[in-house]
Parts: sequence; C-alpha cells; structure tokens
Amino acid sequence: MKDGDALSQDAIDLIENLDDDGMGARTEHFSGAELAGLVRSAASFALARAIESDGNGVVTCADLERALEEVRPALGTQDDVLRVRYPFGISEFSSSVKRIKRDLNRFTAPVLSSSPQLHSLLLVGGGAGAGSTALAAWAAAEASMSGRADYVRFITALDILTAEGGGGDEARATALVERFSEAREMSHSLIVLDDIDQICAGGSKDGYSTIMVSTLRALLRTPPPDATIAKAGGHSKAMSGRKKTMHVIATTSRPDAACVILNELFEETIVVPLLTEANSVQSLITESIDTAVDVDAMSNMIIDQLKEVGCKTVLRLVERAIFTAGIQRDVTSSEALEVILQDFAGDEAMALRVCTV
Ligand SMILES: Nc1ncnc2c1ncn2[C@@H]1O[C@H](COP(=O)(O)OP(=O)(O)OP(=O)(O)O)[C@@H](O)[C@H]1O
Repeated sequence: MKDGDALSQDAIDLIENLDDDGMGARTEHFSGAELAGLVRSAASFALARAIESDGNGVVTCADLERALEEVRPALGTQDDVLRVRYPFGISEFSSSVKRIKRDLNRFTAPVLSSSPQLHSLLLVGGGAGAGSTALAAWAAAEASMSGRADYVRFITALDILTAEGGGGDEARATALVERFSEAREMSHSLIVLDDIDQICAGGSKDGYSTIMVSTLRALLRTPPPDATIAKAGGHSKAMSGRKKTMHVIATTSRPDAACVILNELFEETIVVPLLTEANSVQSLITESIDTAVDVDAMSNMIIDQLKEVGCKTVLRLVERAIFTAGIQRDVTSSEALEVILQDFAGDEAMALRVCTV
C-alpha cells in the first residue's frame, strides 16, 4: 500500500507514529488477519470516496481512523460478552445511578502516575438484583469502546470452576492467577470479577475459601510488571515505554459485603442502592421496556407491595406481566402484575419460613 503512492502523508505519519496515539499502539492486540481486515477496510473507504467524488483512491489518515472504529480485535476486548450483561441498557432512573456512572468512569480513567498501577473496586449490590453486574459490564464496555482499556475480561465463577484441574480450591486459585497473568502482560487491562462471593466461595465460617481469598489478596496487591514488552496473542510487541494500568472491578450481591472480609481487599467500594420511589421505578420501566403500558399504575403497585426492589426484579416482573397480558387477552398488564405480585409475596413468605426451619 505504502509503496505504490497509495497512502497520503498523514496516513504514513499515523502508521510511523510510535507514541500511544500511533497505529502501532492502537493495533497492539490485532492478529495478522485483523490487521489485513483493517487495511482492506481503510482501502474500501478510500475507494468509495474515489467513486463518489472522482478522487484518486489514496488512503488518508481519516480512512484509517474510520477503519479503526470498524475493525476490533477479538483478543483484546469482549464487547459482545459485556453487552449481554445489560440487555435492558442502563437506565438513569435516579441521581444515584448518575453518580455511580460518574464514579465508574472516573475509576476506569487513565492514571497520571509514571509507574504501573493496579486499581481495584468492589461494586456492592444493596440487595439481590440491584444491578451491580450490569453496571460493572457497562463500565468495562465504556472503557473498551473509548480506548481506555485495550484488554477486557469478564470472569464468572463458572469460568474459574471449569478451568483445567477441576473445581478444587487450589485449581480455582490457579485459574484465577492465570487470568490475572494474561491481563498483567497487557498495557491497559480491565478485569470484571462477576459475583466475587461465588468466585471465592468455600468452606470457611464466612462462606469463603481461605485459599481463594488469600490468592485474590495477593493478586490485588501486585501491580503489573514495569516492562516495555507486552504480549498480544503470543506475539510480542514493543510498547514504546507506555506505563501499564490494570483495573479490577468485582461485583457482589451480598448486601453486607461492604462490611465483611472482601471489602478490605479492594481500594474502593460503591454501593448500588435498591429502588424505593415509584417515580424511579417508572423511569426504569419507561427507559428499559418499549412495549410497557400502564407504567404509572405498575410502578406504584411495585413500590406499595415491595417497598424496596432491585432493577432486575422490577424488569422481570414487568416483562412477565406484559407477557401474561399478551396471551390472556382479557387481562391488562397492570392486572396481570397485581396477581404476579401477590404470588411473589406468597413465594417470598414461604421461602422465608423454609429458611427459618
Ligand atoms: N441503572 C441500572 N443499573 C443496573 N441495571 C440496570 C439499570 N437500568 C437497567 N438495568 C437492567 O437491570 C438488569 C440488572 O441485572 P443484573 O444482573 O445486573 O443484576 P444483579 O444485581 O447483578 O443480579 P444478581 O443479584 O442476581 O446477581 C440488567 O438487565 C440491566 O440491563
């Protein structure tokens, strides 16, 4: 491409730029096939422009920038994996959601320190279904899409359990170390540990595995190595001295997590509150479910009955009500919700009795 005068000078400058904003750094995690795809994509933008405006088909810096937006490396980030964790999006139903989103964006922002840094954050759901998983996935996706993180991994208890070596504590600890080792090689990595209680679950009095907790403690105390070489899918590439960052966000649904053992492992904690106001529930439903009707009545009903509730529960209840009204033509969604809420209260009471016994 370069030889045949096919590149403009600004495109050559971008390719030869060895700084953080140059082509080398921005394609650090691209495989050979992905790089070829990037070149083809840039050439197709130049060709389209040539056909439209009778141009010369030379690939410019703007074509390369557009191609960089279009072609994303499979190794580096997991945008699709993250997006399925917040299927209803993230509704800004209250000022606390806006604050948490600002906090998360600040947490994943680049750091000024000249030494490699590891930052850790515990996202605590104020109760089951508060939305901590969705918020952590959203923060990781934002960091990935804005280029603040070039390597993102969403890790669940299942990933650790199914790792080689079976499900024993030592094998799980080794699997966790391996996940961190890969991330530590990358320049700006972000790991989400979803449902940290399950990841660290074990037989000790507090419900955690001593081996898992001490492994996690050691991992969170060890910043990434200060190397100028990073591995990308088995290939090593010079990083022109970029300082490394590693961000770890863990989620938990245990409302007491802010006060128990895991909390002291992390540098920062954010508590995701439950919804307690009908107008917050109303905004959540309106922003999340296009087909919702009777939203006002449904929101009041949910808060009257449950007093405080997580967004996952709200959306599940409303979806079921809409579905029921769809198949029972003589029932409105709010009437369906009334019955569902009564059954829900009965199920909760029964579960409570069983647990007490
Ligand atoms: N502001 C918001 N914050 C979090 N989730 C939201 C928000 N608005 C809408 N949602 C939706 O609510 C759902 C939250 O589910 P999520 O799995 O995150 O809950 P959770 O608290 O992690 O659940 P669990 O306690 O069962 O682990 C997602 O589908 C998400 O798209």
